[in-house]
Amino acid sequence: MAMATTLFVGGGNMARAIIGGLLQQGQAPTSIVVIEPHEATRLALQQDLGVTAHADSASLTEPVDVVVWAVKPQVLKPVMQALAVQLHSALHLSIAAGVTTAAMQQWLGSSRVVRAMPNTPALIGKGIAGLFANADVNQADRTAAAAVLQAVGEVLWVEAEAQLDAVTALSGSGPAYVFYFLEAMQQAGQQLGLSAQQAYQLAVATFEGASALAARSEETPEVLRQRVTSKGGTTYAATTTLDQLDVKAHFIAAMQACHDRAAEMAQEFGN
Ligand SMILES: NC(=O)C1=CN([C@@H]2O[C@H](COP(=O)(O)OP(=O)(O)OC[C@H]3O[C@@H](n4cnc5c(N)ncnc54)[C@H](O)[C@@H]3O)[C@@H](O)[C@H]2O)C=CC1
Ligand SMILES: O=C(O)[C@@H]1CCC=N1
Repeated sequence: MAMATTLFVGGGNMARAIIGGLLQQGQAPTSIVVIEPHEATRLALQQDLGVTAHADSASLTEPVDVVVWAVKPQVLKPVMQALAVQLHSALHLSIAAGVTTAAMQQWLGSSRVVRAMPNTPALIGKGIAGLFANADVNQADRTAAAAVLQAVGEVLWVEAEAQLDAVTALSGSGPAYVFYFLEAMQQAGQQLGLSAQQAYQLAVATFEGASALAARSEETPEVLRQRVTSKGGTTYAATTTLDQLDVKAHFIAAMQACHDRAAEMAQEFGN
């Protein structure tokens, strides 16, 4: 029997991360094919990862079992429609933000569609992806789709497709919030007399340490925060300032905007 082949349509940042994870898990490079029109990106994938990369689907001769759609949401519709007939018998896994399974099922003329929202820590195997499939998708297809993303981290299934917009607001775009905080902490550290490098080292190690502590602890983040906070002490001075400035409410508003944009993209790119 022929080896199961995974096709990536789009070989950019996210695709490269996932391919790297699959290879590390022992999937053979000969069983991974990429369609990537940008020549330099294509050559880098071939040279660095040893996978086959084509400029377009005309040179695609391999039978494909799973297709990972990793192009920008804006171009997904025409790209899917152009390849729909050729890839009709495959399982489809899309990582495009905001594009619904209903729209993709229509463009592909296939119901075997799983939609996912990964994140960039996938680049180092520490991603987390939300997944959704409607009732048409059988267990074997769900397992196969999840396996692709488990190669680069954790997966979490959601029951309702709209919840993927919340996943986008949390973990999909979430790494950017962490980097934003790191920028702020570094800037503050410098203003308070540290070098940029010292401030950055302290900020990154604090994020790493506090995240690991939260992951291992049975306590809520609120309790963990209280443990750092002595009444009338230094942390208290910081957190009361955060509360006075209503930072939590502003942060929630930012995530709401992210969620709403994800939902809006379904209208923009999904018709
Ligand atoms: N970057 C992120 O944090 C996340 C991105 N996503 C989604 O992943 C998808 C890919 O994002 P990135 O990898 O960041 O983007 P990217 O821009 O790095 O990759 C997209 C690739 O698609 C290629 N492409 C363009 N037209 C094509 C065509 N007709 N056929 C085949 N390939 C084509 C481009 O040359 C490019 O290499 C997007 O839909 C995005 O919404 C999802 C979760 C997180
Ligand atoms: O900003 C975006 O649209 C993509 C989706 C989640 C993270 N990046």
